[in-house]
Amino acid sequence: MTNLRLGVNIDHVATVRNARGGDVPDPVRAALMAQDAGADGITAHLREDRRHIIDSDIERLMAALRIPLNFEMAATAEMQAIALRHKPHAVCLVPEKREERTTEGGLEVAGQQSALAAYIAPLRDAGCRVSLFIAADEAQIRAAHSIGAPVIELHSGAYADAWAEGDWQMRDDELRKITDMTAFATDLGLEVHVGHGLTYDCVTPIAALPQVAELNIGHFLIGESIFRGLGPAIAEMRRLMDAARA
Ligand SMILES: CC(=O)[C@@H](O)[C@H](O)COP(=O)(O)O
Ligand SMILES: NCC(=O)COP(=O)(O)O
Repeated sequence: MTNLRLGVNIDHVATVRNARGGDVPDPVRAALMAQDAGADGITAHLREDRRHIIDSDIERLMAALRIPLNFEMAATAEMQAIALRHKPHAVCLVPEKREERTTEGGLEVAGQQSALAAYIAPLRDAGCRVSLFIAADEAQIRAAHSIGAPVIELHSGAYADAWAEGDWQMRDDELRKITDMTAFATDLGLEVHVGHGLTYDCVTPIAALPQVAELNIGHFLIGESIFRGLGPAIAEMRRLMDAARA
């Protein structure tokens, strides 16, 4: 086992539940199974439109988990109040567009440093580890550092899409950006996480980056669990991550 942490995102268990209303499948049950299967943390994104995770899921996750919860949210007053009520281990600020299918880009930290510094101050005071979900871009990383965020999560969506589409030039370009910006951010003293769209096919080069502390992976693992079961799907991801670091 390496020191690279695996955060399992259980949002899309809630997507399936919400397709029919009611209580099943239960994302909290999935989170507990992920915990038993060796996840180092659970990630849940309470979107403003509550399309998957809902408020009571966060409440139940906080009560049930013994591993850390990484609470993803938009930088709004409503979400700040929810985070301050629950005080999860980590709060990751994510940009949201109501009409998007998934998180399309990174948070624009450059240009709104003072507003974001004021926004994260009470979260930090409450003991939450604040993380910013950003593009692998030097200006955004400098801005994240300047406002005192201890952690960034680099958006790997374009890298993962390039793999899926077989666009090797784009894959290599995106991997180069993540590699360079991971080193740059680490030199500034930031802890670096990577996430979005990661799969068995594309995880290895990211997991091999020695400074990356955590990967957050959801959609693929929840889909794969239909075929293998959630525990074995997570175990295979863990195996690939460990092999990349061996
Ligand atoms: C920030 C991030 O990458 C995840 O929270 C992801 O956004 C969850 O899935 P959806 O984008 O489908 O809500
Ligand atoms: N922050 C990224 C995340 O939690 C998982 O994203 P995905 O694997 O569901 O695309």
